[in-house]
Amino acid sequence: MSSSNYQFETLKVTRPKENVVHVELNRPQKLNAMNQAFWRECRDCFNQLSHDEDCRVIVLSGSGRVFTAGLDLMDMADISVMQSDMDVGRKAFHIRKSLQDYQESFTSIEKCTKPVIAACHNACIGGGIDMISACDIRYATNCAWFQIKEVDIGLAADVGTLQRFPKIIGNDSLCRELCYTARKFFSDEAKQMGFHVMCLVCNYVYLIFSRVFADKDSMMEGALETASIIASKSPVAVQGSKVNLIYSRDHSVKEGLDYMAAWNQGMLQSEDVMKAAMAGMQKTQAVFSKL
Ligand SMILES: CCC/C=C/C=C/C(=O)SCCNC(=O)CCNC(=O)[C@H](O)C(C)(C)COP(=O)(O)OP(=O)(O)OC[C@H]1O[C@@H](n2cnc3c(N)ncnc32)[C@H](O)[C@@H]1OP(=O)(O)O
Repeated sequence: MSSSNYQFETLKVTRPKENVVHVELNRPQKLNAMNQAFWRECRDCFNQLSHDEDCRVIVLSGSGRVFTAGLDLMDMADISVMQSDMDVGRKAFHIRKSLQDYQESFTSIEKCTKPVIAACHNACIGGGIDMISACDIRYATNCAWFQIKEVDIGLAADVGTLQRFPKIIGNDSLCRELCYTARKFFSDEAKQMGFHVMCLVCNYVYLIFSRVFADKDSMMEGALETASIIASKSPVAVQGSKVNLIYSRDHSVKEGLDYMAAWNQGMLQSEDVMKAAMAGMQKTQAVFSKL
């Protein structure tokens, strides 16, 4: 399947390396704000990628000045429903359905069996945090800042931040502080606060981002390098790891182990196991067939 199958208004899809797909948020003039077309296209794009046998890993970045300014405040379709004189119960059901559709846009990233590497530069605001929380790996530039901004526009974040972000940062107090205050959090906060607190602040950053880079070019290079490494591994093993990591995040250790055993009773029979083991012994690179 070629990238010509991926024609979107708000996303640019390219294939920079073998089995690696680059999805770029592509409304640079509007700082990649998330409009109605974006919510629909994000879901469609990741659903397609999940079934694309020439895609083993995805890099997600933003074009232009920032990663994303979050929800497009000029394109909120539900406002008209909220302001209508429709019965309150009917309005509520309508809004519920629409929220579930918004949620599905980012859940499609989590459901996509291919690992997704988010590469954030400059600003990542509101919906941007919901989005990167659904990704597998997060990289940032050292001038990046992020903001769980929903309380500032009068709502509790409703498309994944409150569910996924706490499990990512594993620091309940910090998570609540960031959600309740909407305070900006900077990758380079350490520099502003003084060298002596560098380790403490860097530790915060590394709770969320596994790598921080000097600038966007080096971050994209790093993200594509990681993507290439992932793409060279057995897709049966990588995608099985993603499915089981997500299952285990949401279940007890016992349930996770049971699921893993049931999963691998099938997957251990894959030809990839023997191919990978032989290549390891012979110090060669295994080549895996499409999945
Ligand atoms: C209900 C569904 C679930 C999702 C919920 C999600 C919620 C959220 O995301 S809450 C957060 C919403 N976002 C914001 O509040 C950020 C608003 N933007 C800004 O504060 C500034 O733009 C920013 C600090 C990011 C950058 O400032 P700067 O001075 O550098 O640029 P601007 O001149 O402000 O912006 C350039 C053009 O982009 C347009 N734009 C920016 N952000 C948005 C946005 N969120 N929605 C729509 N449009 C946005 C801005 O209007 C400028 O356009 P133009 O005037 O045509 O040049």
